[in-house]
Amino acid sequence: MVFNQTEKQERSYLQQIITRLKQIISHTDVSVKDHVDTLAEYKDYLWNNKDIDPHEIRSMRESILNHFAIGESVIDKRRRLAQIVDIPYFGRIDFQEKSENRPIIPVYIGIHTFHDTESRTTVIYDWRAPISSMFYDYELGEASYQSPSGEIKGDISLKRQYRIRAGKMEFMIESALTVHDDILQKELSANADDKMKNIVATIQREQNRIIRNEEARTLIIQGVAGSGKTSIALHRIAYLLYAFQGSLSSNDILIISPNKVFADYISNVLPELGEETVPETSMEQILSEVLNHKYKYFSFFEQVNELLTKPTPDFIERIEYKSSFDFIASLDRFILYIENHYFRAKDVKLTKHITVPSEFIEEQFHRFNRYPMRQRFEAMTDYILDMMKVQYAFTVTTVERNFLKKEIKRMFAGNNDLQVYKDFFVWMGKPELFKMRKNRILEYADIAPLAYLHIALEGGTKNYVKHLLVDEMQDYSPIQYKVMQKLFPCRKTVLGDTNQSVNPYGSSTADMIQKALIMGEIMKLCKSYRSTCEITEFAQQIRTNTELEPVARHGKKPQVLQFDNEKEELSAIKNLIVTHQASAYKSLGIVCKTESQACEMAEKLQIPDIHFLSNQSSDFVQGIVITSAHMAKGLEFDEVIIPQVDDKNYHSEIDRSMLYVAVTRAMHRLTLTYSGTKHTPFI
Ligand SMILES: Nc1ncnc2c1ncn2[C@@H]1O[C@H](COP(=O)(O)OP(=O)(O)OP(=O)(O)O)[C@@H](O)[C@H]1O
Repeated sequence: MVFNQTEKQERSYLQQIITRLKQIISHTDVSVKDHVDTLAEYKDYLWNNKDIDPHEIRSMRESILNHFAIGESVIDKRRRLAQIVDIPYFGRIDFQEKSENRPIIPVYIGIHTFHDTESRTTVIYDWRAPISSMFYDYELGEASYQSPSGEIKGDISLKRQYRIRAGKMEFMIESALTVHDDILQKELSANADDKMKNIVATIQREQNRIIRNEEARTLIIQGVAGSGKTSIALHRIAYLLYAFQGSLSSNDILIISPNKVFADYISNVLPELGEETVPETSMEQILSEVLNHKYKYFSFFEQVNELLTKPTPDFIERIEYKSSFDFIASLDRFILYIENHYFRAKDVKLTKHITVPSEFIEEQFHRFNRYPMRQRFEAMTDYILDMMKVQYAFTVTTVERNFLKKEIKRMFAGNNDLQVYKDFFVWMGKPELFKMRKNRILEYADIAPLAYLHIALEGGTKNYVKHLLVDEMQDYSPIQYKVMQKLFPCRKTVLGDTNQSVNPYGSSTADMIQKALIMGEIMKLCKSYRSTCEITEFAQQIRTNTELEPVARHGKKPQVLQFDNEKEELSAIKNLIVTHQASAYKSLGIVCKTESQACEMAEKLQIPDIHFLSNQSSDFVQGIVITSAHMAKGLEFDEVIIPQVDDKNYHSEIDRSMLYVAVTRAMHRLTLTYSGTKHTPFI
């Protein structure tokens, strides 16, 4: 007999589970209060009895810590239960193991495990549990999963999906499929009214393979626009935190994200999955820290902006060269050259009678070659003085020791990063490839190689990071990956889409990243979930990707509207905004090519509810947003308007990238406008 066979039975079972969950939550409330009261009593006791003996204090201290730890775990349990009370589960499989006399067990799957200690049953399985993997991987019939004791084979006899909201079952679907299309369609047709959401209920098989990949030390995910890369990467983090509990915690992970708005946009996913948020940083922050915040430099955003507005051939050449593997090879050769030529030893007269000979000092520089060059001086000084002690029974004073160390440091000609970096271009015979801007501002393309040199000279590995997640991988150059590899020699998940590069002269493909990191398994995501077929088809005109497969979801065809002049275009955009406001859509992105165009447009539109997102913004905002394509990258909107798509505004390859990014932000509706006679040749 099937457990909870009918929908009626399922509905009543759901209420039963919710009642039980609420009961346990109220028990935990009592338990938390008990712990808090006990801790307060201890505090009072300690406060009122100043003369208690040390033994008693020690034992009380242990009890306090114990109560505190138990209290924390009860709070944590309460938090998890409170999180699942609204949506206890979303799926179910009935599984029977192949071995003899095994019963069919109904496996209800939700965001967290719920083990009822009273009935000693696991009522709900965490979506990350090994057994739950079958929900995503198999249809009805034979199935298997990996348990800690090996592969478990069996048979799935029933598969159900539920849509439960606020404790009420909206509907349930019984299906043979992995994830039923109707449920996926419903999720995808929903409006984007908030930050990124979790997708546990509808993870697709190919996405599940990426989430649960535990083998790859470096996983490189190349996925088309809207294929769920960012979502999947965050679910992967939640999965790894579950699978490696005890050895991996949220604080061991670091996300490199393109900007603060994006970081804010994705910040809800991990908490929704019951995990704590993970530290986040940017490439610029990392490089700046390596260089001790010593230099002023143009940001990546400024580099892209210059390429969009006033690119010069030599600027492009500098960026292109610094993004090549040839450049990395030269830099490595130069580091070897520094090793062999930058340390020029001299005799050091330590006292009236004792001089340390230059040959001896030189020898020590090479003896300690396992250390980065600038870290050797301390070890060399100690070694030299130890040897003198052994040979001449001579002990030095601190002053003499410091003097020797200072002298050794002075013998090294590579103590100034920037000077060494400039020397490099002279050494290569290409001094023209280094250009400092007005007020000693460095170009963005110079920051990563400068940091690479700094690490070679001074070290700086950050071993506290155990997993690094890099989003928008295409926008980082090979030398930036080299720096990442040196700083974070840990496991990595790297994801992006070559077609969405805003850095065409310094971008990286999955193969280049694999080469720069010297390893990496590449996995592809080809199905696009974000946009309707019509929008995806339109985007394909701008950049064709033969591997792309749209999810069958239909909507209105994108519109390209022509106007006689700017004024008419502006008034049409205003009308489109009014139409949007009257529609059921929740978000609208007006995406311009550059930030200054977006800023100008926001001023001209003069509509009170529009939020202008600049590269300095830090919060994701809902509603109507006006921004540049660069800032819109990674975000999505129900509706997108792209103004000024005339042939002058969008004509170069970098313009094409910007247009592609802008178009692929739209989920349901897309309109492009221009004034003048010709629209861009890209559409
Ligand atoms: N299995 C899924 N079920 C439901 N929604 C999904 C699924 N996979 C992806 N999506 C949705 O598709 C949209 C795009 O996801 P996401 O932003 O992670 O894609 P991306 O590949 O990082 O996009 P891009 O590179 O274009 O910024 C999101 O709304 C996400 O919720």
